[in-house]
Amino acid sequence: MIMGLTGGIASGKSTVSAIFVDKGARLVDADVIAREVMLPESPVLAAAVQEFGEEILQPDGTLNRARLGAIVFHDPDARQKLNELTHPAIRREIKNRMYALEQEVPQQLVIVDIPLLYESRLDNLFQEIIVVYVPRELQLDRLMERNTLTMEQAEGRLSAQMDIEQKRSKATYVIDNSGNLDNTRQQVAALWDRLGLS
Ligand SMILES: CC(C)(COP(=O)(O)OP(=O)(O)OC[C@H]1O[C@@H](n2cnc3c(N)ncnc32)[C@H](O)[C@@H]1O)[C@@H](O)C(=O)NCCC(=O)NCCS
Ligand SMILES: Nc1ncnc2c1ncn2[C@@H]1O[C@H](COP(=O)(O)OP(=O)(O)OP(=O)(O)O)[C@@H](O)[C@H]1O
Repeated sequence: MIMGLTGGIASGKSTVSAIFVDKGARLVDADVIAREVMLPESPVLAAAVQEFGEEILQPDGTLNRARLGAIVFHDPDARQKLNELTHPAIRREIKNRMYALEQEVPQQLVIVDIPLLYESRLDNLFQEIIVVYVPRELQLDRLMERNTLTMEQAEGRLSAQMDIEQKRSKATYVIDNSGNLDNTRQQVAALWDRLGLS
């Protein structure tokens, strides 16, 4: 069984994915894959340097994520360019890993955590999609705190994504992560039971 999992930036996707993994699910994490396709020596990083310049590299040749983030989260054209360079490789790797995991243990749940699942039109890969939801104000608060961003920087990142209310309305299942972690764990446990996984 494969399920897509998404939400807004800092809505709690990694937190909820980790709870699923604790319960015995397998995980494919698009953010991890996105980092792997931009490792030194990768063709994707070389193409990004050609587009955005050497300034996006650290002295040791690894990607300066803060520098590239500062460029693309403020400039929709730059972001689109980065998406064009990175997304085909990310998409390919997501599909490879999720189908490989499904074959390994067919009865085990595979959670595929993709922040831009709807924006990149990957929803058609999944029959069922979980959206991790928090109201926009809480999303901004948690993002500012986790990444030490100003309100303006945090809003810039939110505006790079589909509104979280719209994602919620498209979901098969919603996990509301606006309460404490225990409350979120209970919702995951209830969904686990509902899916007949206990
Ligand atoms: C711009 C980069 C270097 C910033 O790195 P940074 O370490 O600051 O953030 P990180 O990668 O941990 O992403 C944090 C969150 O930002 C959001 N985000 C990332 N990239 C994008 C994007 N292109 N558009 C909208 N939101 C994005 C996602 O919600 C993600 O979970 C990095 O996010 C990146 O390479 N993005 C392009 C690849 C991509 O689209 N990744 C998103 C998941 S597939
Ligand atoms: N129920 C909760 N109560 C309080 N804080 C929480 C809760 N869930 C998550 N957080 C905190 O909110 C922040 C965002 O959570 P998390 O990193 O899981 O979100 P994410 O959706 O995976 O983020 P991203 O889109 O950047 O990958 C983190 O600092 C996390 O510790």
